Amino acid sequence: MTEANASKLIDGKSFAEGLRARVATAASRFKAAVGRKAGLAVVLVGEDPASQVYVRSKGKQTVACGMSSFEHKLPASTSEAELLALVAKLNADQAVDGILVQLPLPDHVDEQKVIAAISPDKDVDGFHVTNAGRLAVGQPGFVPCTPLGCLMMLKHRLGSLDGLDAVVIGRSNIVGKPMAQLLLAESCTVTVAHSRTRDLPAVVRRADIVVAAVGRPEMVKGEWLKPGATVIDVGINRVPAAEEGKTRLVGDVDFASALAVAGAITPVPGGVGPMTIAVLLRNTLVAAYRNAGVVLEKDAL
Ligand SMILES: Nc1nc(=O)c2c([nH]1)NC[C@@H]1CN(c3ccc(C(=O)N[C@@H](CCC(=O)O)C(=O)O)cc3)C=[N+]21
Repeated sequence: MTEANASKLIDGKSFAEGLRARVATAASRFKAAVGRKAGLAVVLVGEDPASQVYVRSKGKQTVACGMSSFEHKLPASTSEAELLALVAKLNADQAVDGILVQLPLPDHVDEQKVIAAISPDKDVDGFHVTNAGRLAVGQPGFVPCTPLGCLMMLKHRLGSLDGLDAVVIGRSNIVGKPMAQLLLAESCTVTVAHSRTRDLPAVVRRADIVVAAVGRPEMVKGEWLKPGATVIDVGINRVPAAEEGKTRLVGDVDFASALAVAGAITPVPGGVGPMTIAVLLRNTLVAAYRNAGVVLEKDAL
């Protein structure tokens, strides 16, 4: 990669390391002030290999930051009632500040019902309707980790986002919608594009900021971009590699063509993914301080 192109990279991995270091400092202050560690409970139902990898990585990083990790691994046959009972137990557990139920859940479990059962004040994923509502009206709450991580990287790179044109591609509850809310709160002019959008290349071409969260490998092409645009690639798609039987990870953005035109871009892997987990730890610590009624110093995280 040329030096000019290397300077365009937004290094999510090292940004995440920095955030985790700040979380670790604040976690040790929390323990000194409250007399216990902040704690995150992660619930995994079933044996999806990718989910197992993420859950293991979350647990390791939680402990590395000086917080307690409570992992609950349940068989795919777990009933909705059993899962709701576990969530109720975690809601009541004083050692648990944050609860994450890994998605997707098996088909026989109603995800919305399980999310609704999590106490909004322990909902460190920010998926509960109460937290979605708080974000929409600008009240403090929990913001989903992936879009919050994207916003942190954008602000770090660009400073003020005031008045910039932002296009979010994808309208999921987990990424697209909260991302749009966050950018709006930063006074961007926000467009949310999706599978029914007419002439997506023309919509993307207007944007100073492009957030791609559609789950379609390498869909966004460099030729679509306004020169100098900042590109955040949320996609994590496993596709066949050149070598027979192997796979590789690609984003929703065609990285090579986008790098040539963009002003800045997140790579996959090493971009948004690592930030998602670091923000989860950050949200857990914020939950711990709030739930313990202790004030977290401003700008600590
Ligand atoms: N309740 C819930 N909350 C979640 O936050 C949640 C979830 N369910 N279900 C699954 C997705 C996925 N997810 C990722 C986190 C980190 C990486 C990550 O660190 N990716 C690395 C690469 C990892 C690899 O090599 O496979 C990277 O992009 O560099 C990816 C994906 C969180 N999720």
